[in-house]
Amino acid sequence: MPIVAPSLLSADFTRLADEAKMLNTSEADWFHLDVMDGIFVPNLTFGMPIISQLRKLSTKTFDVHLMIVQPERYIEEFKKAGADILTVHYEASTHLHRTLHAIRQAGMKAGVALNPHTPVQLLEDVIEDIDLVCLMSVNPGFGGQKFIENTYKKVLKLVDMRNDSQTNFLIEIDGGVNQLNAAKLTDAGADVLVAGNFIFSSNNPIETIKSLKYCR
Ligand SMILES: O=C(CO)[C@H](O)[C@H](O)COP(=O)(O)O
Repeated sequence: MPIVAPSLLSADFTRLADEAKMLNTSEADWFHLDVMDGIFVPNLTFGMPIISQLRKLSTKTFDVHLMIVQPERYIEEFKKAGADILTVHYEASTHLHRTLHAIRQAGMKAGVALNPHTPVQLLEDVIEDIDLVCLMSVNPGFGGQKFIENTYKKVLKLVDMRNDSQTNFLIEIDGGVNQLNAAKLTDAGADVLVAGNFIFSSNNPIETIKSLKYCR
């Protein structure tokens, strides 16, 4: 059964507290929180102040995905805001090894996100320093985009890398996840399904979350 992480990028920001309460009563495992800086990706979202306010409303795991340049600048701040998992982009991190160690040192799980064009093999030399690999299955920046089919192959390769290295990082899929691909992704080896638009634009988000949770 996958871990389900609704992405609040697609939530109604005028009713964030209600959306958080809804997720608390649902079978969602995590909150997925997308931080965008308008430089790494062509969009802006929110940062520490919103996350720390949400932190007061939920005890679920906060999975914070930084789509920002030089993410190492804010590690301590996101810890203080309430992040449990802090994911940085491979493409935005000049000193990835140092950044992953700093995230763990700060008391969080360390994640690395890969854009659709970035090969998973590039993680080989930091594989033991990673708690989660987030495979972007859309080009990051916006919710509601179409799932990129090549992601399945990347999941299979990552599963092989995980077996070969005898590590146990989680494989997360982010972008365009829905009822058409959830089971196939889980079968391929994905552990975490992030979904924004599919959940928040549905008539019954609680049931939609359940459909992902029990897709297998
Ligand atoms: O990181 C993201 C965008 O960069 C979002 O988390 C992702 O796109 C999920 O949204 P959706 O399920 O609507 O595709």
